[in-house]
Amino acid sequence: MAQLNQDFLDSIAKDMPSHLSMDDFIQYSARPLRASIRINTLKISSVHFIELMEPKGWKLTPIPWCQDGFWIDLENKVQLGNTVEHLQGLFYIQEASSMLPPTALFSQLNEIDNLTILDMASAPGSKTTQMAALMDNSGLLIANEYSSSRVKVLHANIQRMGVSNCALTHFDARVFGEYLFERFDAILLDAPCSGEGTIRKDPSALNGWNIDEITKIAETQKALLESAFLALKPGGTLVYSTCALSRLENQQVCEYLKEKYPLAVEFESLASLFEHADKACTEEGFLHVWPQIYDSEGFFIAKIKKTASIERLKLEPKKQKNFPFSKAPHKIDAELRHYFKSTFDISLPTTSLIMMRDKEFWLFPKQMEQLIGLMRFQRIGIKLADELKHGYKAQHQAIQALSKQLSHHELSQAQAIEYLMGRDIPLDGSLKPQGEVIVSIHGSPLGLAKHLGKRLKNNLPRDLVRDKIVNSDASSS
Ligand SMILES: C[S@@+](CC[C@H](N)C(=O)[O-])C[C@H]1O[C@@H](n2cnc3c(N)ncnc32)[C@H](O)[C@@H]1O
Repeated sequence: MAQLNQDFLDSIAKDMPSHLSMDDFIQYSARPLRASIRINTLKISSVHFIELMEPKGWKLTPIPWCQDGFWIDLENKVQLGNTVEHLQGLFYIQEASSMLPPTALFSQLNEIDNLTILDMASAPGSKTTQMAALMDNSGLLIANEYSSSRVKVLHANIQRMGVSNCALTHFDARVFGEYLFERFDAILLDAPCSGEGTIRKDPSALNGWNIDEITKIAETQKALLESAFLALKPGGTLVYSTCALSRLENQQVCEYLKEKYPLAVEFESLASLFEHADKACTEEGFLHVWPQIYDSEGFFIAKIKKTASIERLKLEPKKQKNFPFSKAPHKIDAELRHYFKSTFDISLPTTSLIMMRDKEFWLFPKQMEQLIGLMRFQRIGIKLADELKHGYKAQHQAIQALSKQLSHHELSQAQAIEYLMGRDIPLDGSLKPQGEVIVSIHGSPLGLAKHLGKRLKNNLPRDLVRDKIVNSDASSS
């Protein structure tokens, strides 16, 4: 058993509620975590996924606080991240307690269709993609990440999971309160933290733990929480979460906000978020999940309501000019809709905007219109197509996000593996060439191919080609 940092243990002993024991904490911290996944309902229902995977030896046990979250036991050690189903975005490997913050944020959000939501610290995107699924790709979800390398991973995950209602930004999230004052219906701040709760996954997480470092992190968390609160509309909901365990990074950060805005901050109790939530509930109504309570990672979740508008101290920054996109003219808009319908049986949503930049066409969430010029966006919505000399060429990500119907070229597991490895797929006999087609497995799209009669020519983007893919069928690996 890895030796836990003694300074950490001394400090945490002061914060642990009296009904929990340090011995249990130490014992659970040494146990490996139970593996868990979240099924991506943007691509498949949980019922259908379970029907597909249980015969392959995947044993799925529901996680009580997330409708589509499951602990998973495999009959043999398939590497989940390298399965076809993972690569096609049917599920996300996500620790069970990390599913709590979006559940808390969405628990009382009504009419989610037109919401504008901010995920302030979002890479690698487990909660962003969970929220996009809860929104069913409607409304607008702004996903911000400060670290450049992590923005790339975030983007890859958003694309893999078929998210189309998202715009990415790359800022220190302290700017949101100033740039987008009182603009959001709901905000998640899954804050950068000491990671004390992740010790079961990474025993080295606490090697460098010291109280000065934690105090510094807490100062950043306060600034980020205040920025989130400023960016929230009156009546809006904010969830603050960390995978840290100390009061310093959790309760005290929330108390700071309440002391600063006593007339506008209300803590909402999470005691009845799910059955037995009360076991982790603090007197303020926060969930302080110690690893031994639900046999999970440690987590902290606070739900905060903004009950009144607050004074804006900094003026709105000057509007930025030179936004490189413009609305596609009516004729092009109609042509693109016709192209997607007639070639792929995809109806482009009428609630989204078709935008153009040079010879590229993009689909933006409608709510973006209000935010253009207010800040810089890295990437908005999904790229639909490029213009060709005669017609259009659809993009892989558009197919991934928009294709719902089942009449694709359904591949076998072996063919899907070949496709994801960038290879062409031979076809039996000589069929009539059909041109651009969607290939799928389990009725959900994998990507585009060109049907040449004798083979399917692989059109998977090069950066998505993988050299290692495993068969999810436990009995045949
Ligand atoms: C706990 S992680 C987020 C995990 C993510 N929400 C998820 O569920 O996949 C915190 C993230 O905050 C980012 N971060 C650190 N400082 C930040 C800042 N000042 N503004 C915005 N993001 C920041 C880190 O790079 C890290 O990706």
